[in-house]
Amino acid sequence: MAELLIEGLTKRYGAINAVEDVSLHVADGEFVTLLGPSGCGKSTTLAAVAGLDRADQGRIAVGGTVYFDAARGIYLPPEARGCGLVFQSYALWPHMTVAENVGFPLTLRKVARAELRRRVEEVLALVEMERFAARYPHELSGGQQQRVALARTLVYQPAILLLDEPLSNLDAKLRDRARAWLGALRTRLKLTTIYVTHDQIEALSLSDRVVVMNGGRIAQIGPPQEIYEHPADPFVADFIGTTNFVPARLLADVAGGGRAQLELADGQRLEAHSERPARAGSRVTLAYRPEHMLPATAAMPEGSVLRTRITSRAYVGGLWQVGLDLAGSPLRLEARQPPMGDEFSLWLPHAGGILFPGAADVAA
Ligand SMILES: Nc1ncnc2c1ncn2[C@@H]1O[C@H](COP(=O)(O)OP(=O)(O)OP(=O)(O)O)[C@@H](O)[C@H]1O
Repeated sequence: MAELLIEGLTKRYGAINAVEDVSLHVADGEFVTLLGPSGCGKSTTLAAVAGLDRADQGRIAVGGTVYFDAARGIYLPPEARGCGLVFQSYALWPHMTVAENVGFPLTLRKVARAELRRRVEEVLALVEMERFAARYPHELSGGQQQRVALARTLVYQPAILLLDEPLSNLDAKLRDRARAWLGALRTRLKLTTIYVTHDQIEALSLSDRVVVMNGGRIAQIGPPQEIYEHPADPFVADFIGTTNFVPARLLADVAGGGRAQLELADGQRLEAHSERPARAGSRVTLAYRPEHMLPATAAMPEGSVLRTRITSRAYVGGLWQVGLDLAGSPLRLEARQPPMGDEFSLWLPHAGGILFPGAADVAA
């Protein structure tokens, strides 16, 4: 069992709270991604687990072994933790073949030659690189080098796998392929994994659960679909996927789980589902995904029809990306047909919007 427990992890650099009271339980065999904008504390959290950096407060344990406990003064050095670390730079030895690179951690651990050869072959087969065993790193593509780096980590059977933006050095096409390959490998490996990225497609497609971080804290933890469909706050809604925000005012009290009656800045009215109770007169922010916003036609199901002004239109291959102004808020939607004229009649489903209390502090 290699479950990972992080409790109350805090790391400060002078006045900066790089990580602030982060608690996370990763189950044995679970693949969890830390996702968030640059500087939100992802790498600092990972470094604290690997032992590359000593946190100020908190506790970290893997499979019952305490790696770090600030209160009890416990701090295991990285080599005693046995974490498998892979970074974005593969750092393969240029003068060693693929097989020698992969076998190197076992040489350091004084594993007997026959056993070493067997394990190198096994792990190269796992990452589908057995045909390249005799090649040197400069004879491989970036994606292949990253597979070798992963094999070099897997060969010593780490208790947990820590991957810090492993695909970010690859170009877009290669990255797509590497992501699919990594997805297939993770289902075979079933190794407890923490994956750090700021690429939301990687996070959503690879993970059992996603941890969204903001300013050193955890903003939300959940399975990919939950994070996308039920973001906890405007920050998560804005960071994951594309979200259109519209400020509004409540016209009447609404109970949790009820239908809210709302008014926009220009006096237009609409309805939306509200998870939480809210009072008449309070300010709220509505969040809509582009897939929930459609041109209004006579046959639309339950929803609100609103007047908007077209501000831009661009053909993006198969679709038109349309910029709209709704009561002073910029919106973006995708349409199959190019919209005509200056006005656009927009349909917003009652159940499609997410209602957050207060005014959202998100960039337009
Ligand atoms: N050695 C250091 N000295 C001072 N500040 C640091 C140090 N390492 C990290 N920080 C700061 O701590 C915060 C968190 O950094 P961290 O590297 O964990 O972010 P990140 O989410 O991994 O970012 P990125 O996606 O850019 O790698 C940032 O504000 C960063 O500037």
